[in-house]
Amino acid sequence: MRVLGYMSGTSLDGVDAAILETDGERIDAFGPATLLSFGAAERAAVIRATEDALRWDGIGARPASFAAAEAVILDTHVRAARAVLAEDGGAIDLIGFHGQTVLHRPERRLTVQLGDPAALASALGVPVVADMRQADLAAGGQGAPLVPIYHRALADRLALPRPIAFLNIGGVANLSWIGAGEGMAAFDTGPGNGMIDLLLQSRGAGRYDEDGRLGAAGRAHQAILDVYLRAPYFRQSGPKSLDRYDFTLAAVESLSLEDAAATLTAFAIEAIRCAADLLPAPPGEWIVCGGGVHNPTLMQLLGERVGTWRAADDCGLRGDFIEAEAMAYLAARSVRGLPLTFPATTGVPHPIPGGRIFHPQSAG
Ligand SMILES: Nc1ncnc2c1ncn2[C@@H]1O[C@H](COP(=O)(O)OP(=O)(O)OP(=O)(O)O)[C@@H](O)[C@H]1O
Ligand SMILES: CC(=O)N[C@H]1[C@@H]2OC[C@@H](O2)[C@@H](O)[C@@H]1O[C@H](C)C(=O)O
Repeated sequence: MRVLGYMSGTSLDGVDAAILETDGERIDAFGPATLLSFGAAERAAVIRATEDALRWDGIGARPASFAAAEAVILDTHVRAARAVLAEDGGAIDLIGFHGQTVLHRPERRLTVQLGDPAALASALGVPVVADMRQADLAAGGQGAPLVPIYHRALADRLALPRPIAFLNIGGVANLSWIGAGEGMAAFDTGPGNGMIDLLLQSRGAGRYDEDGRLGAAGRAHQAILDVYLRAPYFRQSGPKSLDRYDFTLAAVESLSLEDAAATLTAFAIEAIRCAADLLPAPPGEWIVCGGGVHNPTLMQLLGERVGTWRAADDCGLRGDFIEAEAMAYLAARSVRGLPLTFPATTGVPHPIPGGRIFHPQSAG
């Protein structure tokens, strides 16, 4: 099957779209991929829905801003599909649609991804698999992370020596540990770039710490790091998952911009170091993907504090599109009734399939 996968992550930067040829088990080929960045008004609508979701917290009527955000998500996903399909002119059989996470409360079996998969299916004339976290949560899993089974397929395709760890540093960072045989472990490690991004945005200093310049110019405050790292989350064994806003900037508010950026950069890495201590065995190598790999200050610290790492792009992968590819892979699994999540990845009692299919409706 030729499947288009989408991810619009917690960084709220836009929509990643990538095509994968797969049967949901093997990866046969990588098709074109593209990032469609949100325009300012689009981004504002999605941010508004995210802020409203935090206040709403799943209690009472859905905030009115969700509808506007869903319209933006539909429009940007349709445009991203057209852009990616124009690259090689090929058709697609299926779409894997994640939607925009605005709230994640696994302890209450609640996760909210905005989007209108039925409208997307009709707009593109292709069946869409969506709601990939719901069955897992309903069965008592964390509903995240979903990508580990795709990371395993990548490790198989590249014949990477086991155990190996895939580390995605997005707004939130998550890792998949792939052992020999069926062995897997996976969980969210802590904040990735999300808090650094929020710091800069809250101080009118841009959207993110470009090339890690502010983080490199500042000094990490150990006492503040200790406070952040005291949260029980970092010692709990997985499976476990986070909401992007589970940690706040309050502790770094009195610091200079540089010192705050350095402290939050160190926080992301120390959280990964805690995660490494929870793994069944040390991975031979860390394969790193997600936007954090473009931050040299963060990556230098990863090498110093955690271990040898390699950018996914240096292994022949597309580090910025692995999550979108994963959604394509999971959609293919979903239509075949194969499990998406596992006891070792989300804590679900047994491997379970997931996702809901939406077929295109003809207009009129
Ligand atoms: N050149 C760069 N310098 C520093 N940071 C960068 C650079 N390029 C990207 N980033 C970081 O990567 C982030 C985007 O990462 P990514 O697209 O992986 O996140 P996401 O997919 O939205 O998040 P999640 O995986 O949590 O859903 C940016 O917000 C920024 O913090
Ligand atoms: C609830 C939610 O959207 N979580 C995201 C987020 O972004 C990174 C990390 O936290 C991960 O757990 C997850 O995304 C990826 C795609 C996943 O489920 O594997």
